[in-house]
Amino acid sequence: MAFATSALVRSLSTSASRQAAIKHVTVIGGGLMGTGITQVAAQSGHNVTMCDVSDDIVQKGLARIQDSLKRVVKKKYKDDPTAGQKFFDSTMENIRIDTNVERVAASTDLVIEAIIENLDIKQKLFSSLDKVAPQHTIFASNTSSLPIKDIASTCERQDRFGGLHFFNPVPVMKLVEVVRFGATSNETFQSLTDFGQAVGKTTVSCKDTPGFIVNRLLVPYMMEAVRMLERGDASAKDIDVAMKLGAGYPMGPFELTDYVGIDTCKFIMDGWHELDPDQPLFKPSELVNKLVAEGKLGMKSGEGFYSYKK
Ligand SMILES: CCCCCCC[C@H](O)CC(=O)SCCNC(=O)CCNC(=O)[C@H](O)C(C)(C)COP(=O)([O-])OP(=O)([O-])OC[C@H]1O[C@@H](n2cnc3c(N)ncnc32)[C@H](O)[C@@H]1OP(=O)([O-])[O-]
Ligand SMILES: NC(=O)c1ccc[n+]([C@@H]2O[C@H](COP(=O)([O-])OP(=O)(O)OC[C@H]3O[C@@H](n4cnc5c(N)ncnc54)[C@H](O)[C@@H]3O)[C@@H](O)[C@H]2O)c1
Repeated sequence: MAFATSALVRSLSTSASRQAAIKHVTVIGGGLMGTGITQVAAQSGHNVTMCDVSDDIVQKGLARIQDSLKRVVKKKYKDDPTAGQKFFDSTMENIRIDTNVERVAASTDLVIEAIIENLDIKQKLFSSLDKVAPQHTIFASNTSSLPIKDIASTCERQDRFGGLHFFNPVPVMKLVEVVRFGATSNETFQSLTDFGQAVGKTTVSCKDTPGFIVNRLLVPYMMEAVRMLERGDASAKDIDVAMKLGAGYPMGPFELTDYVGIDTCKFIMDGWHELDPDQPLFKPSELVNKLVAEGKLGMKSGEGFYSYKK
């Protein structure tokens, strides 16, 4: 019994020391996902700096976080507004915004990248950060579909690189997929798992395979819905109603594609089509390409499969 206890104490203390090691988090990308990741990291007591390419974008991202936090406070502290205000203020105090990624990354413990779903841009970003970030700093990508191994390929710190795949909306969705590839060390994998749990999520782990777990199953379903619409078998609205009432989904596939961003969906499909050109499931969709070309990206642009203009 004594041995087991000491082993348990040792593992808990190791996990605690790993968590203590992640005090400052750099989130790169102040969009749909970067803002949500920044919020949940700050809510759980981490110091977070959210970076993007322009001050206007990070300011807008901060405003989105404040709006989201207000929803959390309204729900969680409805009976204690004073505690709610304290929670709001302490979370916001944990957040900084910046546009100089290299400067921020020079003194951070964990970088979480949530920028555009483009392999070349992600590789270039990590390659530049690899030169300035401290030796102990862990790199993670929130990519939906790109191989972590490929994203990490421009970095020396292959052992300190993994995937942390959050789900949209991050403050609400309870899952994080922790992804390792061949070079990811056990220490890094455990630190990413501990971090995912420290920000209040349930973690699952999987190999570095296309779409990890959820998207490997979700992308084919959502693309089949697009094909069904393109064939004229049913309307977008009826397909959404059918999947909500018939399969119990909280959103139908077109509501979800608008919520996720039709551009992100296109980037995912284009990437998988390139990897496996003969797979009919990943054949580019003319309808998706048309909507993106017209700037109809879903909720984030005010119009996608549905219109969100007030
Ligand atoms: C083709 C390729 C496609 C693949 C794409 C892959 C993308 C990616 O890699 C994977 C994913 O993320 S896949 C996507 C995975 N995600 C999904 O599948 C999502 C599926 N959808 C859902 O789970 C629900 O529709 C929602 C939770 C989005 C909204 O819930 P609802 O009941 O319909 O409406 P509600 O009343 O608005 O919200 C209810 C409560 O939630 C709270 N809250 C909400 N938003 C919040 C925020 N931003 N902040 C804070 N809190 C927020 C709020 O407290 C609210 O209570 P309140 O009293 O009203 O304040
Ligand atoms: N949207 C979703 O539901 C969802 C869910 C899970 C994971 N993801 C993944 O998260 C990532 C971001 O997706 P999103 O939906 O937040 O996209 P988004 O378009 O909302 O935000 C992307 C942000 O990245 C910024 N950016 C682009 N290049 C940059 C660079 N070089 N340096 C700094 N910032 C840069 C853009 O200005 C933009 O603000 C993608 O890899 C996506 O696959 C998306």
